[in-house]
Amino acid sequence: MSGSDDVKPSIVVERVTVRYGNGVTAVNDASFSLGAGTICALVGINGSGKSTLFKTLMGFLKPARGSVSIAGLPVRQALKRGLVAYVPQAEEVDWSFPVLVEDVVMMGRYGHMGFLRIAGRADREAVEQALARVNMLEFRERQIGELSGGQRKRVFLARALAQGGQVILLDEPFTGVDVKTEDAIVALMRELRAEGRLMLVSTHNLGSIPDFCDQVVIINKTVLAAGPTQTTFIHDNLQRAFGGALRHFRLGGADLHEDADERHVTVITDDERPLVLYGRQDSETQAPGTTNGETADAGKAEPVKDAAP
Ligand SMILES: Nc1ncnc2c1ncn2[C@@H]1O[C@H](COP(=O)(O)OP(=O)(O)OP(=O)(O)O)[C@@H](O)[C@H]1O
Repeated sequence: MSGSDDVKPSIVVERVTVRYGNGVTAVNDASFSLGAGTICALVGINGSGKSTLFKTLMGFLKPARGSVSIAGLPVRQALKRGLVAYVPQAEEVDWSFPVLVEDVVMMGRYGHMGFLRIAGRADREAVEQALARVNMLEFRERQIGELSGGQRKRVFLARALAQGGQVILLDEPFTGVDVKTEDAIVALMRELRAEGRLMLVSTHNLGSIPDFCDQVVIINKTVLAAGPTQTTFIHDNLQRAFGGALRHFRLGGADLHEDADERHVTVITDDERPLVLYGRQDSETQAPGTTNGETADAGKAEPVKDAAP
């Protein structure tokens, strides 16, 4: 599909500091590394530097210090080879711009075309396959601005697929999409992981992370914790990252049970989708989604309503 089939995707961020022109240091001394066949969540409060990190990985911003390499290459070379694909936040796109769905997806092929950007058969086939894969083929001749939020996300995912990106950066892919579309996006991401691709996903939907991410990077200007979800996406790290911004409450005893049941429920949320931890006594410091060896389906957990913070 692309000239990148021989490439082993990876991201290595080493002691990276990024500053804006106004002097704001948005990312300071950040380090983490990710390998092939990975879905990694990038988690942090508003303003913690997630988008800045993405912009750095996309070569829009240059680190003041430190280094970034993608598939073993400097960012610029990785971009030139079309190895990095980006699925933007909805706010970053001008939806009034008159462009057809298939033209947006074709943009993913530009790196494969010559100077005059004339699409060949392989490009048209790649666009068709990508649209089919996200179930948007029937919308190919619609204006992008006429689509729903979830459909727009799928079109940008199709653009990343048509490009053949081995490292895919997704900025808030679940914002403004319904649960069915979220499930479809997650299913596609799992397929891409099985193909060996590497995805870095910025998300505020804490509840769905244990369900589909195998790695987590938690940031607040710098990397507070990075590693496998089981050992990194834990209560103490989240508390450090979110502090007062995190709504955190625990129900147990008479609030939850009419008998002497010792079990309790802890809910941690910074957004519309809470993370629900089930535990006994002080056991919720273990990895979310697991309790006494059982797996709790945190991603599908119902929000606990009317709970006092
Ligand atoms: N263009 C810019 N010029 C100057 N400062 C900026 C610029 N963009 C972001 N910042 C600052 O850099 C810091 C990190 O912002 P960034 O957008 O990376 O956060 P984020 O984690 O993506 O936030 P959110 O969850 O709200 O999307 C913030 O303090 C922000 O105010």
